Amino acid sequence: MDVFETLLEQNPATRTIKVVDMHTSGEPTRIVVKGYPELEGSTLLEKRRYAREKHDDIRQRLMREPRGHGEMYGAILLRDTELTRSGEADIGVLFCHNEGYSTMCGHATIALGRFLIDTHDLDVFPRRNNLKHDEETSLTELRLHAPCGVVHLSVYTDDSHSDATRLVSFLGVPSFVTARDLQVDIPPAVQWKRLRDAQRNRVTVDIAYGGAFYALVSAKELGFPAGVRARDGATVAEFDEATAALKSILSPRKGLFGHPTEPDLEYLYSIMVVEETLKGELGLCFFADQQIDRSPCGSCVMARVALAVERDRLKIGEGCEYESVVSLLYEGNGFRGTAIEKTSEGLIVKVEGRAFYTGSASFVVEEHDVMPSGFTVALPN
Ligand SMILES: O=C(O)[C@H]1NCC[C@@H]1O
Repeated sequence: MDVFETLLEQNPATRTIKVVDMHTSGEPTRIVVKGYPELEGSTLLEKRRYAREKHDDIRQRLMREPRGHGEMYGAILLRDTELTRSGEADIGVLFCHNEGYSTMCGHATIALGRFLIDTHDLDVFPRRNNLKHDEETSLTELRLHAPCGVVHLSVYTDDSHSDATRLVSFLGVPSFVTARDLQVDIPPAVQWKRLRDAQRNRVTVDIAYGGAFYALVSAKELGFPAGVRARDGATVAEFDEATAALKSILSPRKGLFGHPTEPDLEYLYSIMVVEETLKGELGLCFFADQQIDRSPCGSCVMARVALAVERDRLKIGEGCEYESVVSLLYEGNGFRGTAIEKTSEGLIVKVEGRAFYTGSASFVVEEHDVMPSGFTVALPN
């Protein structure tokens, strides 16, 4: 028995939460595997509300220092949802981040694709053995019930384990555009330096949904003509200031974030600063409370492909390479987004990427710990 196990035995008040950590293009996913309490509610969205109201201390503990960090991302597995019960999904998930619980996450979905194939612990994934596997293609199909709906994954599987050398792909929920070339006036009180320097007070944005709502804006529009890659002396903090200001102006405009069926999905999740590259598109994604996505952001890839199809830049069957400022540094580490099919509810987009394991951990809070929910520190730049 190691020191940690002895400690747990001596201190029964300590609740252990077990996690498996992965990264997708550099963006972390902390998969909560054991120890999370059962959530009340008959639907996944009711459970999401219950998690927010009753167990947010656990999210904070796992996402924030000293057990996590300001850019941590989480996935809480739900074995029982209305769609696992009806047979439409194999397992459910809640996604979480520095501020709360998101409605969709592409990078975590890609990580879960591998993890859920690899786990053979039926307490973790009771329907693991019911998954459809095609011997000819070596693909295993997995239906993940996310807050935005069911996401269909395909994972290369070798001797019942995921194949780390192959891309994981998923088909997302229908994606659509709610505003194109929207002119947004920026009031003087929230104008940022680069916008003032450019003597502008208006920016043009597009709003699109890919399981969550994104505002897509070019760096140039924000007053950064060199873009997110070259930046030409502009700091990430300046992009942070500009995107936070833009989000504060757009968020109250509820009409831009209308979802056909689900009010819980109707909010602006992120501002994605985009730039075209020779091979495709680059993006710097600020989401939740100004967290920066290290990955190209899978749900935003869905939104961007929907926009590209509407603009006639992509046709059905065509795809594009999407990079983040991190993934760009590593060959073959970005995402590919492909327009698959138009439906009456929106465009079905396929997203492909790669995820890797980074470790596992057991987290506890001792009875006398003075900071059980962890903390965040805003350090000066
Ligand atoms: O890949 C994605 O969709 C996510 N990554 C972090 C922010 C988004 O939810």
